[in-house]
Amino acid sequence: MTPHAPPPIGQAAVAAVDLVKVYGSGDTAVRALDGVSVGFGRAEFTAIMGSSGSGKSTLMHCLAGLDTATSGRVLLGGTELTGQSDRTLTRARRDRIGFVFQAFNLLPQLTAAQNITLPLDLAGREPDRDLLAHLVDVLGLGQRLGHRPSELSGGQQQRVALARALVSRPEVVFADEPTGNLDSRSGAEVLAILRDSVRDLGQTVVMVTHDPIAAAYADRVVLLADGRVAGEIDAPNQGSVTDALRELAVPA
Ligand SMILES: Nc1ncnc2c1ncn2[C@@H]1O[C@H](COP(=O)(O)OP(=O)(O)OP(=O)(O)O)[C@@H](O)[C@H]1O
Repeated sequence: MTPHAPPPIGQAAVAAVDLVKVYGSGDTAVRALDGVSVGFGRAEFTAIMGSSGSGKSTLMHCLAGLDTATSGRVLLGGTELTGQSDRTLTRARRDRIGFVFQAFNLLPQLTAAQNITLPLDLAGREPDRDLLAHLVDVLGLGQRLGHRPSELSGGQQQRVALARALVSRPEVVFADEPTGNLDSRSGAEVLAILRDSVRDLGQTVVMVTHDPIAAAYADRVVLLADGRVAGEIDAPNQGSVTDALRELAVPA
Protein backbone atom coordinates (compact mmCIF):
# COMPACT_ATOMS: atom_id res chain seq x y z
CA MET A 1 0.00 0.00 0.00
CA THR A 2 1.44 3.41 -0.90
CA PRO A 3 1.41 6.07 1.85
CA HIS A 4 -1.49 7.85 0.20
CA ALA A 5 -3.55 4.88 -0.95
CA PRO A 6 -7.23 5.69 -0.45
CA PRO A 7 -8.39 4.65 3.00
CA PRO A 8 -11.01 1.95 3.44
CA ILE A 9 -14.33 3.78 3.56
CA GLY A 10 -14.97 2.85 7.21
CA GLN A 11 -11.63 4.30 8.35
CA ALA A 12 -11.83 7.54 6.39
CA ALA A 13 -12.26 10.93 8.06
CA VAL A 14 -15.16 11.46 5.69
CA ALA A 15 -16.51 9.23 2.93
CA ALA A 16 -19.19 8.98 0.28
CA VAL A 17 -20.74 5.60 -0.54
CA ASP A 18 -22.56 5.27 -3.85
CA LEU A 19 -23.65 8.89 -3.59
CA VAL A 20 -26.23 10.13 -6.08
CA LYS A 21 -27.52 13.69 -6.34
CA VAL A 22 -30.19 14.58 -8.85
CA TYR A 23 -31.27 18.20 -9.23
CA GLY A 24 -34.74 18.80 -10.62
CA SER A 25 -36.97 16.15 -12.16
CA GLY A 26 -38.31 14.87 -15.47
CA ASP A 27 -36.71 16.13 -18.67
CA THR A 28 -34.71 18.80 -16.87
CA ALA A 29 -33.23 16.51 -14.18
CA VAL A 30 -29.45 16.81 -13.77
CA ARG A 31 -27.54 13.88 -12.28
CA ALA A 32 -24.80 15.93 -10.58
CA LEU A 33 -23.43 12.90 -8.68
CA ASP A 34 -23.84 9.52 -10.31
CA GLY A 35 -22.70 6.90 -7.78
CA VAL A 36 -19.62 8.39 -6.11
CA SER A 37 -17.76 6.20 -3.61
CA VAL A 38 -14.64 7.77 -2.17
CA GLY A 39 -12.90 8.06 1.20
CA PHE A 40 -10.74 10.93 2.45
CA GLY A 41 -7.93 9.83 4.76
CA ARG A 42 -7.29 11.26 8.20
CA ALA A 43 -4.41 13.74 8.38
CA GLU A 44 -4.32 13.88 4.61
CA PHE A 45 -4.69 16.75 2.19
CA THR A 46 -6.92 15.74 -0.73
CA ALA A 47 -7.85 17.91 -3.70
CA ILE A 48 -11.03 17.32 -5.70
CA MET A 49 -10.66 18.33 -9.35
CA GLY A 50 -12.60 18.04 -12.57
CA SER A 51 -14.00 20.22 -15.29
CA SER A 52 -16.79 22.74 -14.69
CA GLY A 53 -20.04 20.94 -13.93
CA SER A 54 -18.33 17.63 -13.03
CA GLY A 55 -19.89 17.66 -9.54
CA LYS A 56 -17.07 18.95 -7.31
CA SER A 57 -19.13 21.49 -5.35
CA THR A 58 -22.08 19.13 -5.09
CA LEU A 59 -19.84 16.40 -3.65
CA MET A 60 -18.26 18.78 -1.17
CA HIS A 61 -21.63 20.18 -0.09
CA CYS A 62 -23.02 16.68 0.48
CA LEU A 63 -19.90 15.55 2.38
CA ALA A 64 -20.09 18.65 4.59
CA GLY A 65 -23.77 18.32 5.40
CA LEU A 66 -24.59 21.54 3.50
CA ASP A 67 -26.76 19.62 1.06
CA THR A 68 -28.48 16.24 1.16
CA ALA A 69 -27.96 13.54 -1.45
CA THR A 70 -30.74 11.84 -3.40
CA SER A 71 -29.40 8.40 -2.41
CA GLY A 72 -26.24 6.84 -1.04
CA ARG A 73 -24.46 7.55 2.21
CA VAL A 74 -22.12 10.09 3.77
CA LEU A 75 -20.01 8.97 6.71
CA LEU A 76 -18.23 11.52 8.90
CA GLY A 77 -15.71 9.79 11.15
CA GLY A 78 -17.63 6.57 10.63
CA THR A 79 -20.96 8.07 11.73
CA GLU A 80 -23.79 8.38 9.29
CA LEU A 81 -24.76 11.90 8.20
CA THR A 82 -27.36 10.58 5.76
CA GLY A 83 -30.92 10.94 6.92
CA GLN A 84 -30.04 13.12 9.93
CA SER A 85 -32.29 16.03 10.85
CA ASP A 86 -31.36 19.60 9.86
CA ARG A 87 -30.61 20.25 13.53
CA THR A 88 -28.14 17.37 13.73
CA LEU A 89 -26.49 18.43 10.47
CA THR A 90 -26.18 22.01 11.71
CA ARG A 91 -24.53 20.77 14.89
CA ALA A 92 -22.17 18.50 12.93
CA ARG A 93 -21.13 21.42 10.73
CA ARG A 94 -20.58 23.63 13.76
CA ASP A 95 -18.78 21.15 15.98
CA ARG A 96 -16.98 18.77 13.62
CA ILE A 97 -16.25 20.60 10.38
CA GLY A 98 -14.24 23.69 9.42
CA PHE A 99 -14.94 25.69 6.26
CA VAL A 100 -12.80 27.92 4.08
CA PHE A 101 -14.61 29.55 1.17
CA GLN A 102 -13.42 31.42 -1.91
CA ALA A 103 -15.20 34.56 -0.67
CA PHE A 104 -13.73 34.31 2.89
CA ASN A 105 -17.22 34.63 4.49
CA LEU A 106 -16.11 36.67 7.50
CA LEU A 107 -18.63 38.71 9.45
CA PRO A 108 -17.89 42.37 8.60
CA GLN A 109 -18.89 43.84 11.95
CA LEU A 110 -16.59 41.55 13.96
CA THR A 111 -12.84 41.93 14.46
CA ALA A 112 -10.41 39.30 13.20
CA ALA A 113 -10.12 37.86 16.72
CA GLN A 114 -13.91 37.70 17.10
CA ASN A 115 -14.30 36.08 13.69
CA ILE A 116 -11.70 33.43 14.56
CA THR A 117 -13.43 32.32 17.75
CA LEU A 118 -17.04 32.82 16.59
CA PRO A 119 -17.83 29.12 15.88
CA LEU A 120 -16.43 28.13 19.28
CA ASP A 121 -18.32 30.96 20.98
CA LEU A 122 -21.55 29.81 19.32
CA ALA A 123 -20.87 26.26 20.49
CA GLY A 124 -20.14 27.48 24.03
CA ARG A 125 -16.61 26.12 23.82
CA GLU A 126 -13.40 27.73 25.02
CA PRO A 127 -10.64 28.02 22.41
CA ASP A 128 -7.43 26.09 23.04
CA ARG A 129 -5.29 29.15 23.90
CA ASP A 130 -2.01 27.49 22.89
CA LEU A 131 -3.39 26.45 19.52
CA LEU A 132 -4.90 29.91 18.99
CA ALA A 133 -1.57 31.57 19.76
CA HIS A 134 0.22 29.12 17.44
CA LEU A 135 -2.21 29.81 14.59
CA VAL A 136 -2.06 33.59 15.05
CA ASP A 137 1.72 33.30 14.94
CA VAL A 138 2.06 31.05 11.88
CA LEU A 139 -0.66 32.99 10.05
CA GLY A 140 1.06 36.31 10.81
CA LEU A 141 -2.09 37.81 12.29
CA GLY A 142 -0.64 39.16 15.56
CA GLN A 143 -0.89 42.82 14.47
CA ARG A 144 -4.30 42.37 12.85
CA LEU A 145 -6.49 40.81 15.53
CA GLY A 146 -8.36 44.05 16.33
CA HIS A 147 -9.04 44.85 12.65
CA ARG A 148 -12.32 44.34 10.86
CA PRO A 149 -12.35 42.41 7.54
CA SER A 150 -12.70 45.67 5.52
CA GLU A 151 -9.37 46.77 7.02
CA LEU A 152 -7.59 43.59 5.88
CA SER A 153 -6.18 42.48 2.52
CA GLY A 154 -7.73 39.48 0.76
CA GLY A 155 -4.82 37.29 1.84
CA GLN A 156 -5.16 38.44 5.45
CA GLN A 157 -8.91 37.82 5.38
CA GLN A 158 -8.36 34.29 4.09
CA ARG A 159 -5.77 33.70 6.83
CA VAL A 160 -8.38 34.79 9.41
CA ALA A 161 -10.79 32.32 7.80
CA LEU A 162 -8.11 29.61 8.03
CA ALA A 163 -7.55 30.34 11.73
CA ARG A 164 -11.32 30.17 12.28
CA ALA A 165 -11.49 26.80 10.51
CA LEU A 166 -8.47 25.30 12.29
CA VAL A 167 -8.86 26.56 15.88
CA SER A 168 -11.63 24.12 16.75
CA ARG A 169 -9.53 21.12 15.56
CA PRO A 170 -12.37 19.96 13.30
CA GLU A 171 -12.45 16.42 11.98
CA VAL A 172 -12.31 17.82 8.44
CA VAL A 173 -11.58 21.23 6.92
CA PHE A 174 -13.42 21.71 3.62
CA ALA A 175 -11.84 24.37 1.43
CA ASP A 176 -13.83 25.49 -1.63
CA GLU A 177 -11.50 27.22 -4.12
CA PRO A 178 -9.68 28.87 -1.19
CA THR A 179 -7.23 30.69 -3.47
CA GLY A 180 -9.78 31.72 -6.12
CA ASN A 181 -9.87 35.38 -5.01
CA LEU A 182 -6.18 35.74 -4.16
CA ASP A 183 -3.08 36.79 -6.05
CA SER A 184 -0.53 34.02 -6.59
CA ARG A 185 1.66 34.98 -3.62
CA SER A 186 -1.23 35.13 -1.11
CA GLY A 187 -2.62 31.94 -2.65
CA ALA A 188 0.69 30.14 -2.15
CA GLU A 189 0.75 31.24 1.51
CA VAL A 190 -2.75 29.90 2.10
CA LEU A 191 -1.92 26.57 0.44
CA ALA A 192 1.30 26.21 2.42
CA ILE A 193 -0.65 26.84 5.64
CA LEU A 194 -3.22 24.20 4.71
CA ARG A 195 -0.43 21.72 3.90
CA ASP A 196 1.39 22.55 7.17
CA SER A 197 -1.82 22.08 9.18
CA VAL A 198 -1.97 18.53 7.82
CA ARG A 199 1.70 17.86 8.55
CA ASP A 200 2.02 19.65 11.92
CA LEU A 201 -1.48 19.40 13.43
CA GLY A 202 -2.68 16.18 11.80
CA GLN A 203 -5.56 18.09 10.23
CA THR A 204 -7.65 16.44 7.49
CA VAL A 205 -8.21 18.80 4.56
CA VAL A 206 -10.46 18.33 1.50
CA MET A 207 -10.13 21.10 -1.09
CA VAL A 208 -12.00 21.76 -4.33
CA THR A 209 -9.84 23.53 -6.88
CA HIS A 210 -9.50 24.19 -10.61
CA ASP A 211 -5.84 25.04 -10.25
CA PRO A 212 -3.14 22.38 -10.87
CA ILE A 213 -0.65 24.51 -8.89
CA ALA A 214 -2.97 24.41 -5.88
CA ALA A 215 -3.61 20.68 -6.31
CA ALA A 216 0.14 20.03 -6.24
CA TYR A 217 0.13 20.96 -2.53
CA ALA A 218 -2.17 18.00 -1.80
CA ASP A 219 -1.20 14.41 -0.95
CA ARG A 220 -3.77 13.05 -3.36
CA VAL A 221 -6.10 14.27 -6.09
CA VAL A 222 -9.54 12.78 -6.74
CA LEU A 223 -10.70 13.45 -10.29
CA LEU A 224 -14.39 13.79 -11.11
CA ALA A 225 -16.02 13.65 -14.55
CA ASP A 226 -19.77 13.71 -15.19
CA GLY A 227 -20.57 13.07 -11.54
CA ARG A 228 -18.32 10.02 -11.22
CA VAL A 229 -14.84 9.37 -9.84
CA ALA A 230 -12.71 9.27 -12.99
CA GLY A 231 -9.31 8.70 -11.41
CA GLU A 232 -6.92 9.50 -8.60
CA ILE A 233 -3.37 10.85 -8.45
CA ASP A 234 -1.05 10.13 -5.53
CA ALA A 235 1.68 12.61 -4.65
CA PRO A 236 0.51 14.94 -7.44
CA ASN A 237 2.62 17.58 -9.11
CA GLN A 238 1.57 20.31 -11.49
CA GLY A 239 2.52 18.25 -14.55
CA SER A 240 0.74 15.05 -13.54
CA VAL A 241 -2.40 16.99 -12.66
CA THR A 242 -2.38 18.98 -15.91
CA ASP A 243 -1.91 15.77 -17.92
CA ALA A 244 -4.75 14.01 -16.08
CA LEU A 245 -7.13 16.94 -16.61
CA ARG A 246 -6.23 17.04 -20.29
CA GLU A 247 -6.97 13.31 -20.64
CA LEU A 248 -10.34 13.76 -18.92
CA ALA A 249 -11.30 16.56 -21.29
CA VAL A 250 -10.55 14.48 -24.40
CA PRO A 251 -12.49 11.21 -24.40
CA ALA A 252 -10.53 8.29 -25.94
N1 LIG B 1 -29.10 23.89 -7.55
C1 LIG B 1 -28.93 23.28 -8.72
N2 LIG B 1 -30.00 23.06 -9.54
C2 LIG B 1 -29.85 22.43 -10.72
N3 LIG B 1 -28.69 21.97 -11.19
C3 LIG B 1 -27.60 22.16 -10.43
C4 LIG B 1 -27.66 22.83 -9.17
N4 LIG B 1 -26.40 22.86 -8.64
C5 LIG B 1 -25.60 22.25 -9.54
N5 LIG B 1 -26.31 21.83 -10.61
C6 LIG B 1 -25.79 21.10 -11.77
O1 LIG B 1 -25.12 19.96 -11.28
C7 LIG B 1 -23.94 19.72 -12.04
C8 LIG B 1 -22.73 19.71 -11.11
O2 LIG B 1 -22.57 21.01 -10.57
P1 LIG B 1 -21.40 21.39 -9.57
O3 LIG B 1 -21.61 22.81 -9.16
O4 LIG B 1 -21.30 20.37 -8.50
O5 LIG B 1 -20.13 21.26 -10.51
P2 LIG B 1 -18.64 21.78 -10.26
O6 LIG B 1 -17.74 20.69 -10.73
O7 LIG B 1 -18.47 22.26 -8.87
O8 LIG B 1 -18.58 23.00 -11.29
P3 LIG B 1 -17.73 24.36 -11.24
O9 LIG B 1 -16.30 23.94 -11.39
O10 LIG B 1 -18.21 25.11 -12.44
O11 LIG B 1 -18.02 25.05 -9.94
C9 LIG B 1 -23.88 20.81 -13.10
O12 LIG B 1 -24.42 20.30 -14.29
C10 LIG B 1 -24.76 21.90 -12.52
O13 LIG B 1 -25.33 22.67 -13.55
